Amino acid sequence: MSRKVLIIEDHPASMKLMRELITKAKLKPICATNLIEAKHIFSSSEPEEFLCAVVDYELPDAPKGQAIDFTLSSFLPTVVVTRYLDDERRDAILKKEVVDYITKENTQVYEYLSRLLSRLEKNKKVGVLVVDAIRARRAAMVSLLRRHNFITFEAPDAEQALNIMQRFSIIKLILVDDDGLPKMNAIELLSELRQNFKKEDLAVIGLSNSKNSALSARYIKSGANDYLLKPYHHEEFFCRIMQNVEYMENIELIRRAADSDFLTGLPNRRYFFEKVQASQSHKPVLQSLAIIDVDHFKQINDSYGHDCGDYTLKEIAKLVAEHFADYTAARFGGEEFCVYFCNVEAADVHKVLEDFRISLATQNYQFEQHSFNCSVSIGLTHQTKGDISSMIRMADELLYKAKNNGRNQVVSN
Ligand SMILES: Nc1nc2c(ncn2[C@@H]2O[C@H](COP(=O)(O)OP(=O)(O)OP(=O)(O)O)[C@@H](O)[C@H]2O)c(=O)[nH]1
Repeated sequence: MSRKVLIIEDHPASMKLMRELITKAKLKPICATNLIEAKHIFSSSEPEEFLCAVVDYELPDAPKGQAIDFTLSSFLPTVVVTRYLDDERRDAILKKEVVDYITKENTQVYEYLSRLLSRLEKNKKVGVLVVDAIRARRAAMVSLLRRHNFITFEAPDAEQALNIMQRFSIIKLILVDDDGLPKMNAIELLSELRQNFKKEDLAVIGLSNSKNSALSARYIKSGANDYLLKPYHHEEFFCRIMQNVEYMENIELIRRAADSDFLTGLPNRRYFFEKVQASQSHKPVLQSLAIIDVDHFKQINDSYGHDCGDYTLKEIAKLVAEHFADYTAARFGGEEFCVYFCNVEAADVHKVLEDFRISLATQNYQFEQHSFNCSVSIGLTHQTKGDISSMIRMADELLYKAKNNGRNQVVSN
């Protein structure tokens, strides 16, 4: 079920724009044109259904931001929309614990709102660790982070920070203030962290005093992703955080695209080689490798069309992902898949492959008006010392035998 966003806005054009934007973000807009209506809607709903509220600062029955007080007191993360903004209003808004504000200036600003809403949903899965010797400073940062739905962790020193990092893989961002850190300073902490976490997997933002500008450069040279000068304005705080978290997410997207097969979404050959070589570096005692090839696949293409061939490959890929979730499996290209088993007894490998072969052969495939069956042949090799290329060569020879023996079978050495 999609999460709801409560919009309180009396201006029809702005309401229409926000409603469209929220729907596009796969969230459900719940609209009220004044505070009384909003209170009525909220009292007859389950509060946890709402992701947040987007509230106009100035409403007919709430001219001075009273609707914001209502949504905040209802524990709804609140984004404020305002027609104009002078310093006084900006301060008034930011004094309240709102997520952010946007001004109704242009459509770009609404795009920012869209980005913000999707972040609020995604942030619930992002852990942020605040490392600062002073409890009050930690609390101030944690409070800001929680407004944006981040999962927060705190450490008063580097030692505890490293300890927390070992236990919680959900942490993707660290904010570290060097000022007063006992024993190990922030630069030393950074160099420890970078031994285990790359910049693309863990962003570190160093906080420094504007009087100590050299520290900012030292942070970056020592492996920090960014720095923030104190005293920071909380808008800048959020912009930096958003930018760094989005940077890591984009890298992750690129990585995933580079590692996976476009048609089926399974890992690709390149990723397979990388994974197997990493496993082999631990000198496994037992290794098995299977090449799986669809039988008479050309006939499926020729009889029912290329789209049907693609559909069949995707269905087979689903079975591959399901049956070999505990091993390293990939689409090698065309109608060929490959699975590597590390330290698995030969009899167990055989059983897993036979189960897969049988379940694939007994499944009925339906595409448009066509209904058909298909099968696979499998070449399986067990080796103690073989490198990946020699294992593939051997599995290929065994696959050839399986094809010649009549297909729909596993042949191993
Ligand atoms: N639809 C579709 N077809 C593909 C794709 N990749 C390769 N093919 C087709 O897969 C077919 C493979 O045919 P062959 O190598 O002759 O093998 P086969 O028909 O499966 O026969 P055997 O392996 O001997 O059982 C070719 O027709 C390729 O065009 C793909 O991504 N999508």
